[in-house]
Amino acid sequence: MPVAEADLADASTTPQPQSLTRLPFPQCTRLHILHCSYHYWHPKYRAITPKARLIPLSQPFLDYLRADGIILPPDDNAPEAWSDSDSGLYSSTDNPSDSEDEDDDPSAQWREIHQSIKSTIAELGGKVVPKLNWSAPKDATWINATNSMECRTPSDIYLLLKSSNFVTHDLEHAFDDCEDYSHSDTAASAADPLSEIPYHLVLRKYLLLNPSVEFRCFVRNRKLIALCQRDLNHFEFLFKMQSKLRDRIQKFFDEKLRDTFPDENFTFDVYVPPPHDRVWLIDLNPWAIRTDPLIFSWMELLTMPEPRLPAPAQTVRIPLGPAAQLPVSELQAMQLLESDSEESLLSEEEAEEDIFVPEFRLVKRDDPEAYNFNTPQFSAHKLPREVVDASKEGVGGLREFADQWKDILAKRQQADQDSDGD
Ligand SMILES: Nc1ncnc2c1ncn2[C@@H]1O[C@H](COP(=O)(O)OP(=O)(O)OP(=O)(O)O)[C@@H](O)[C@H]1O
Ligand SMILES: [Mg+2]
Repeated sequence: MPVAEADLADASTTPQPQSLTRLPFPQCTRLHILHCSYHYWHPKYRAITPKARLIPLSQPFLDYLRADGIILPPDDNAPEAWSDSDSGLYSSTDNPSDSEDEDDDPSAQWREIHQSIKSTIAELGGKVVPKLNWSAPKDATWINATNSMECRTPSDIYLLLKSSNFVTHDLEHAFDDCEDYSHSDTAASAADPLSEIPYHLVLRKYLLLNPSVEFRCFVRNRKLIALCQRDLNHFEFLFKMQSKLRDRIQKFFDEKLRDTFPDENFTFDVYVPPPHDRVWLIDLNPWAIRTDPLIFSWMELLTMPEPRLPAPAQTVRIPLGPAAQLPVSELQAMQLLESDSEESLLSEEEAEEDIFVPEFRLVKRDDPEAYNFNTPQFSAHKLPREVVDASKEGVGGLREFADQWKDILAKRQQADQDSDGD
């Protein structure tokens, strides 16, 4: 049984790894997934997101994306290299029959979308980065002439989208692992409004992003509990500005996301370019196994302690009545006295919890081994090797592993402390 969200409410009820036989994710529903779809959140957060345009996709266009093989529409700007039919890639004007028949143009059924992609690329300055509702084709950059996601023509975009397994996941498996969905329901649930995914092509204006200042942030019960680099290289300069970055991102979360995003658990990606004062929202991702926890493991994120209350807003108490007439210095003294006496009512532990700071993990020098980075890149299901081995042995193996998990964490913490002391 999944752990109910209420069970994660505070540190005292946070599940302890040693008592678990599976990752204690709260329920994930289709609504949770839809809330992380670009088309859902972008209108809300437009002002804090780099420039992007969304193009609604029709069924014929989706059929084209889903179809095997890659035939590109005739395009005056299509690079010559794509006309090599031996590679299985060719534009319709270069196809073996050399026919200009409309039947050969895959975009005949979606000319409007094709045109709107073309004009949007121009509107965004000639270079864009595409994605579908949830996923960018990061795994398909090898097929693009620039070896990146930068696209200048509609055909660049089609090629990337059709070559990407991540995009296929959006098209075929968007609701996998949702408690309220099963593949066999699809036909029966035609009347269910959630069964129709409003697919969109997202075109973001191409920016030269510095990967060192992209961060993934983890929110549990509307509290920012952890954050880390997205790029897994070591960047020495980040250590000097760690607390500034943490403060900026915490403030961004408190002001822009905490009370406006519909769900309590989610992750978000940000970009904090120099001078590191402004935070940009790049994406929102579900609190689910499909989201890569990067330098964390999901077990850590699901079980680490969290503050008992959302970070309190700074408040100043203004006394009413006779005290309001006191001179400023006396008022300040009174406030100090009040806060002193309040603090003395808290145990040391409680006082510490009140100044909870999210764990901000950066990649240290020589970290790759410590964090098992030899797992494949983009492994959204990355688990520590020990978990995978234990799961092969069934429930018994997992339980045994859970007992060992505490020791592993303790050793890691010790190693961290040792290296901090160097
Ligand atoms: N406007 C842009 N210009 C250039 N590169 C960009 C732009 N926006 C995002 N990127 C790059 O694309 C990467 C992937 O973007 P994004 O996070 O939206 O993809 P995703 O598929 O949701 O990734 P994940 O699976 O990790 O959640 C970002 O980390 C960033 O480096
Ligand atoms: Mg994402």
